Amino acid sequence: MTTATTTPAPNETTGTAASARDLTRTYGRGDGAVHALRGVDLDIRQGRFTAIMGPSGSGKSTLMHCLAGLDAATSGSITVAGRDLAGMDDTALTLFRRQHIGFVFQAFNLLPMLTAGQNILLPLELAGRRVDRGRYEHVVGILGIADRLGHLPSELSGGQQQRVAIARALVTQPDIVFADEPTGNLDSEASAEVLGHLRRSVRELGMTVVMVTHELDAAAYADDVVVIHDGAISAHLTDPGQDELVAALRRKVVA
Ligand SMILES: Nc1ncnc2c1ncn2[C@@H]1O[C@H](COP(=O)(O)OP(=O)(O)OP(=O)(O)O)[C@@H](O)[C@H]1O
Repeated sequence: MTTATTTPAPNETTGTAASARDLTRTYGRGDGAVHALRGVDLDIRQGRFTAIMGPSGSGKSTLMHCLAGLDAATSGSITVAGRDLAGMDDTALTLFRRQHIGFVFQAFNLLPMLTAGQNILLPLELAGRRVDRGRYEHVVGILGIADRLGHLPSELSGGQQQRVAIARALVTQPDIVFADEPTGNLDSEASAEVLGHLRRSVRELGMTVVMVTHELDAAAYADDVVVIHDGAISAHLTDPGQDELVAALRRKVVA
């Protein structure tokens, strides 16, 4: 939104980090079938912070899960980091996610017996990848958690735990980070902090972040906002003002 993004991203490119073409996802069959996605065409731009918004049940999570290779499309195609997900079996998808995608969840999902620093490094260890100390220190600096790394999650506030979870998602240098209601468990002050740090990671690390959110305040941090109604995209806005966004959320798809 205009107030939140007056400076263009230095890393801004016209590349596409992820795209969907005529994407459908139907749950169940026959009379009971639920058409969660009905022919979605979408390009997620590289080096941008994109929010996905829409009413409850509109298909936000389904869209994100399909783009992230966590749920299979019923038809249509999905390309992430230049690779077609449809051609991959479960093993290939798991490896692809580990190498190319970062995840941030509403519930943080940190391991309670590991320190913040150990939680951040865990994905690299699991993948048998070398730790790039420069990257690690840069990421924890941007997330503002350099002095919290020796603490257990239980010794951190909710906002700090989510910042650790974001650092864990960023340290592997993924092509795209998916954040599912990342501020859903946080009060407004902690939410603002977390969103500010997410935006910094886009600006200063060149990350591509896609966030599902219900909150207008959260979408205000995004560069692009995708609005979904009844399983179809009704608007894809660049830097929308609050009024434009509210109008788009009220409006349904004009078929
Ligand atoms: N596993 C499933 N089986 C059957 N129906 C499902 C399943 N998952 C989602 N749905 C249905 O698909 C539609 C889209 O759901 P989805 O969770 O993507 O919406 P959403 O916009 O993320 O909702 P919310 O904001 O409430 O989380 C809904 O009608 C939902 O009930």
